[in-house]
Amino acid sequence: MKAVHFGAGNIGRGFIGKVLYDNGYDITFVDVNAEMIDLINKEQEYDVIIAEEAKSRQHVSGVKGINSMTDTDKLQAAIKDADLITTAVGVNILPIIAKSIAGPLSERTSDKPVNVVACENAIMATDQLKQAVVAISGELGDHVHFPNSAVDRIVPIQKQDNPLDVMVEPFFEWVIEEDAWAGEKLEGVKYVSDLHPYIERKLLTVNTGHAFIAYFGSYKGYTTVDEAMKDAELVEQLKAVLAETSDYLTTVYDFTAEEQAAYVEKIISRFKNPYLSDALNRVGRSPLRKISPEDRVVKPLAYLAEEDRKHDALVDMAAYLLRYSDEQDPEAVEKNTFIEEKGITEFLKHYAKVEGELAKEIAERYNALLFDKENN
Ligand SMILES: NC(=O)c1ccc[n+]([C@@H]2O[C@H](COP(=O)([O-])OP(=O)(O)OC[C@H]3O[C@@H](n4cnc5c(N)ncnc54)[C@H](O)[C@@H]3O)[C@@H](O)[C@H]2O)c1
Ligand SMILES: O=P(O)(O)OC[C@@H](O)[C@@H](O)[C@H](O)[C@H](O)CO
Repeated sequence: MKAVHFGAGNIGRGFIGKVLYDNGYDITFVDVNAEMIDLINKEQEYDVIIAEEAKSRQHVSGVKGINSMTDTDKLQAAIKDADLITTAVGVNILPIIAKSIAGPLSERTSDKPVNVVACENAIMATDQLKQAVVAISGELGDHVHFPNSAVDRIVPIQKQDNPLDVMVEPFFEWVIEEDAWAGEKLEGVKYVSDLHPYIERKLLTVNTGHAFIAYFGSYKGYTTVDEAMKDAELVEQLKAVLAETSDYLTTVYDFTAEEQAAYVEKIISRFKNPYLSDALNRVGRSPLRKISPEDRVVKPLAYLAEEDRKHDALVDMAAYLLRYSDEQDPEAVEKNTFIEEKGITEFLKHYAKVEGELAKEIAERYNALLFDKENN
């Protein structure tokens, strides 16, 4: 079985590549990073290091690489021949991936089914990829399958001696839509009939929690998650944020309050992993994506505000996000330039699709933070 995986980055090598290797797939990583692809083709193997006391190593071998900027013929041939195509590139890059795969996918014949799975932090990311592909190729036959998925494993920015090796947390969860999947299922993956509760629970607990740590932690002057998690006030407020997303999740889906409380507790313990040093500027990256209406802040916040339920911790979180700066992150720079030129109300309307009373609440908190900072 042949897999083509777009994005030879942290989650690509540290999670998706490992699961596919364990399932006996021949793996070809596709990336725009020439250095990474050259190294993959040279070494053809790497280690996944588990972030726990023993730092055990799991070997992945027989991997190949394709540079999507220069090896376009090779890439087309690989897409025509693959049994499985996965991505972990960032949800905003999916329209670019669609351009590479639409042509060869439309040339595939009905006797050769293929699964195409986006492994990104967004609700129903594969649907977004499918839409972009179909817009180019027209409808594809029933042999091209597009299951949505949810992926969970914390993989920080790497500082290994061998740049192919990747340190990951011990925990992992990959959930895939069962009905859309064709053929033999992957071991180590959970298949479910309805993905919505799983992807929303993951995004609105793990990723909302992470983003809160990034934005409030940066505001307090921390630089890594483990450092920020030693601050009792931050952990207290993190729990308040997750109590609000838990209210959303247990109202909209069938999770019981006890189940969700156990899930939150597990995630807080993952954030405290002392063997994993995760930078706040990774966890807080792309604040424009993170403040968008269907993402980890505004989706639960808009619902709770609309239903007149407690939402002040998420309002605080939005204000910390708006105060966040990172000169190396183009989205953080764009955010701050827009706010400076047009103000908070216009920013929230344009990027978060938030207006009216809720926008007023967020702006008030933002202005109070600004006042605190300027007077201390
Ligand atoms: N790191 C994590 O903890 C984690 C966990 C779950 C999900 N995710 C999600 O996985 C995705 C990737 O995250 P990551 O942390 O691995 O990021 P990363 O930056 O480590 O990896 C992304 C890779 O995609 C490559 N890329 C960019 N544009 C490309 C293109 N047009 N074609 C091919 N490759 C391209 C980059 O060069 C990079 O190697 C994101 O959607 C993220 O939200 C990350
Ligand atoms: O990848 P992002 O930018 O959507 O979010 C940053 C982190 O929260 C994220 O990468 C987590 O580490 C991951 O989602 C854990 O499964």
